[in-house]
Formats: sequence, C-alpha cells, structure tokens
Amino acid sequence: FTSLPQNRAFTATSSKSSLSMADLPVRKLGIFGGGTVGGGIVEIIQKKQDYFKELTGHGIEVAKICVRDASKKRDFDVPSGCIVTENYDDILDDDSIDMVVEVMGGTTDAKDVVFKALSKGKDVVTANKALIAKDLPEIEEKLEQCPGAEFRYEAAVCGGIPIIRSMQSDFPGDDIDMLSGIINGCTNFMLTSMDKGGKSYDEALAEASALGYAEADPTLDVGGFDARSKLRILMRLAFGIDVDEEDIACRGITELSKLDFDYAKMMGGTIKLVGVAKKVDEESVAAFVSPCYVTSDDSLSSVNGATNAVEVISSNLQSSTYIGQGAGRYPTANSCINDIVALAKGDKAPMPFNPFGKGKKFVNSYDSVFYIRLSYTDALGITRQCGEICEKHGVSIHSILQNPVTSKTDAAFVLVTEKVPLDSVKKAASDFEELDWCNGPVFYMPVLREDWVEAMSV
Ligand SMILES: NC(=O)C1=CN([C@@H]2O[C@H](COP(=O)(O)OP(=O)(O)OC[C@H]3O[C@@H](n4cnc5c(N)ncnc54)[C@H](OP(=O)(O)O)[C@@H]3O)[C@@H](O)[C@H]2O)C=CC1
Ligand SMILES: N[C@@H](CC=O)C(=O)O
Repeated sequence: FTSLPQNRAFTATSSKSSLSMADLPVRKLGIFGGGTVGGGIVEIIQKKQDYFKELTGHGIEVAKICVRDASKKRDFDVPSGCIVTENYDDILDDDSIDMVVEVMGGTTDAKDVVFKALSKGKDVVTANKALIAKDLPEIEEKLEQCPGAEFRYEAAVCGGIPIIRSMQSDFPGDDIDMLSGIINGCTNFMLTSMDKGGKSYDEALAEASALGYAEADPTLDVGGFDARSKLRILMRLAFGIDVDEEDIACRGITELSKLDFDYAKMMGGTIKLVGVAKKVDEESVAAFVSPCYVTSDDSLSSVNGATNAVEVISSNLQSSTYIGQGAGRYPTANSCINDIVALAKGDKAPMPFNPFGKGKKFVNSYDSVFYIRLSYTDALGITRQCGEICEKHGVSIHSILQNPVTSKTDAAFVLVTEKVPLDSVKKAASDFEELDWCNGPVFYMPVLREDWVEAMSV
C-alpha cells in the first residue's frame, strides 16, 4: 500500500474486502454522457471501487452525470447519491468535482465543457477524437494556460488499445517512419460481416450500431472521417505534425460493392479500411484513409470484427503492432478508467501531444499500386480506350481482371496498376468517367503493400 497518501488513517484487516478506507480522500467525478461509454465507466467504477482505493489511495466517486435527457432509463445502475442532470453547470460550477469525464461526443458543447473544466482547474478525461482532431492546437494552448489541470484521452484512438500512452512514452529515442492500420471498429466489423457473414451493408451497419460501435452519426464511421480524426491525432504524436484533418485524403466504405470483395478474393486477399501516415522525407509526411486491398498473408487481413490494429514502423523497434478491441462499451470504458485511475494516483501525463517535429510539411499525395474498378455497358474498344487513357496519365497497368460478362449493361472489370502517383489515377478515373460506356463513378483504392505487384510478377 505504498501509494496511500501520508498521514491518512487506514485500517487493514485480514480480508481485503473488509478494509476500512472511509478516511481516504475522494476524487469526485462529473461525467458528461451516460451512453455506451459513460455507462461502461460507471459500471467499472462500481465494480472495482475497493480495488481502486487500494491502487490509488483515493475513493473514486461518480458524483454527477450530465445527459441530454435525464428522464431516460439507463442500461446501467446509477450509483446511489449520484445526481443525473441536464445542466452542464451543475458539474462545472461544483468545486467539489475535481475530475470531468467527457464522453458525450460532438465538437461544440463538448468543447465548451472541456475548456471550462480545464479553466476551473479540473482534470479532464475524454474519448472524443473528433474534438481533439479538430481543436488540438487550441487544446494544447489551453493546457499551457491551465498548468494545474491534466488532460488525458487514451480512449480517443482505437478504443481499448493503449496506443496513446505508448506513442507518448515509448518512442523518445526512436524515429517513426510510418503508421498504418485499421483504426475504426465499426467499419471493420461491417466489412467482416459483409465479407465473411454475407450480410448486406444495411444489416451490417444496424448490427454495428446496436453493439455500440458506431458514432452517434455513423457517417463519421462509414465515410472514413472517424478514422481520419484518429490518424490526425496519431500523426501529431508520431511526427509532431499538425495537419488540418480535412486535408487528409479520405474515402470511406460507402462505394465498396460485393463485386469488390469478389475481385479481392480472386486476387487472393480482402478489403480493409486503413489509415496510413508515412514520412516521405525528413521534411514531409503523407497520409490517407481509404479502403485498401490486403493480401491474405498480411496480418491486417485476419483482423476482424471491431478489432483494431496499428503497425508502427520505426528505426529502432522496426515493426511494432498494437492490436485489440477498437470500439464498444467495455474496451473504450477501460481506457477511460486507465486515465481516471492514473489521475487519481497523481501520475503526471507525459507530454500530452508531441510538441517536437513541428514545421514538417503535409503532402496530400502518395504513390501506390492501385486497384481500379470500372463498371460499364459492353461495347467495342473498351480495353484499347482504357490503355490509351492510362498511357496518357503515365499509369502503368499490371493486370486486368474480369469475370465473364453476364449482363451487357451492367458489367465490370478491374485494373491493377504498377506503383503510380494518386494524382495520375484520379486523372485517369475522371477521363474514364467521360466515356459513354462507363457506368457511374470509377472506384479506386490502394493495394496496401507495394511489393504485392512484384511478388505477383515472379
Ligand atoms: N462507442 C465507442 O465504441 C467509442 C466512442 N468513443 C467516443 O466516446 C464518446 C461517447 O460515445 P458513446 O458513448 O458511444 O455515445 P452515446 O451516443 O452512446 O452516448 C452519448 C451520451 O452523451 C449524452 N449527450 C449527447 N449529447 C449531449 C449534450 N449535448 N448534452 C448532454 N449530454 C449529451 C447522451 O445523453 P442521452 O443518453 O440522454 O441521449 C448520451 O448519454 C464520443 O465522443 C465517441 O466518439 C470513443 C471510442 C469508442
Ligand atoms: N465509432 C468508433 C468508435 C471508437 O472509436 C469506431 O468504430 O472505431
């Protein structure tokens, strides 16, 4: 019990459960949000309260919970004495509450809550990646103005995986070259259900929402924006670079069709929504979020359901992969609890955001092998025209895949390119779309590992 504060009465008996710890100081929490994550936090605190006292030397008490509708029935037990309110100031103006946990989401009211709490010297724990990604420099500035208040956000990236802590503390002597991985649980769950469970897009999304994986606005998940927010945060931690997240090329899973899974299978792999950030040289970093073709022997291909995985390539450690549950009540609440317990123990966070490496340039283009799917109405000369357009834009074709045509008005084929610039593929896609036989938008995505084409060429 060395972590117990000095001069505090403490009676230990032979049984841990009968320890009398009434005299311990109490960290009083005000939680904003009583939904998927908020409910999990309350449940874990209730279940582990005695252990947390031993661990931290403090009682941890959920004093108030602020929600949108206080009359709504909750799917967790509200602790006795805890006040459920709809009024932010009931928490923010309560001087006895010294820790605020923001798990309500959004970037407007949540920002007010976080900033006011910090101004009042309260520690803040949040899971809100959208807020951090959008306002990171402002949050950093605020933290400098409020040196007494701590800010922790382990749950904001990859739910239950302790990636923030690791990025904050495990790489000071190392140089990160690349980060890549599956950083959205909802879409990975959906892609797995569609690929392996034969579910439709709508069925998969409904199930992901029911399991608490989706954001309140699931467009953030399926559009790739949630992954982009997380990537933006990881980029700051890995490279010290601040990028406006809207500058990061972002494609979600909405344009994927069953055909793409069929062609991916034909190529021996599958499709995952991946975020990648990569040092181009010492001064610049490139990044994107996109569905990617991954081969079946790629470790990401077997990361299924709401599991997330992030691979960090660095000079000293070479390749380190972090894998675990990326969404859902208990994995996410677990990360919030880790932050709450660390604060109750009095641990000071390492630099919340990596302030070094600022000044690096963000470049919104990258080279890759690409998968390009064209839907078409059958006509003569299609392959020749495709070849001409690719040649015009310097897009070298590695292979062409096509299942036998069963409908002349609704056919499709896939081009796999050699390693080419994204911009060249964009230009070629836009030229294809001008042609009479081309049905609708052309879909393209990177092939994750660039050596795939060379391996296939042997
Ligand atoms: N779910 C997950 O797997 C993960 C979520 N996160 C993040 O955690 C946060 C919370 O997510 P989650 O628990 O899933 O969301 P939910 O939608 O399940 O819960 C949100 C809670 O916040 C309350 N709330 C929402 N808006 C307001 C408001 N303006 N004022 C007061 N209360 C409000 C809601 O009240 P009421 O119940 O009355 O409607 C609800 O209790 C988000 O930032 C999300 O991005 C991070 C990692 C994983
Ligand atoms: N909607 C998010 C929740 C966790 O961040 C996801 O699915 O990853």
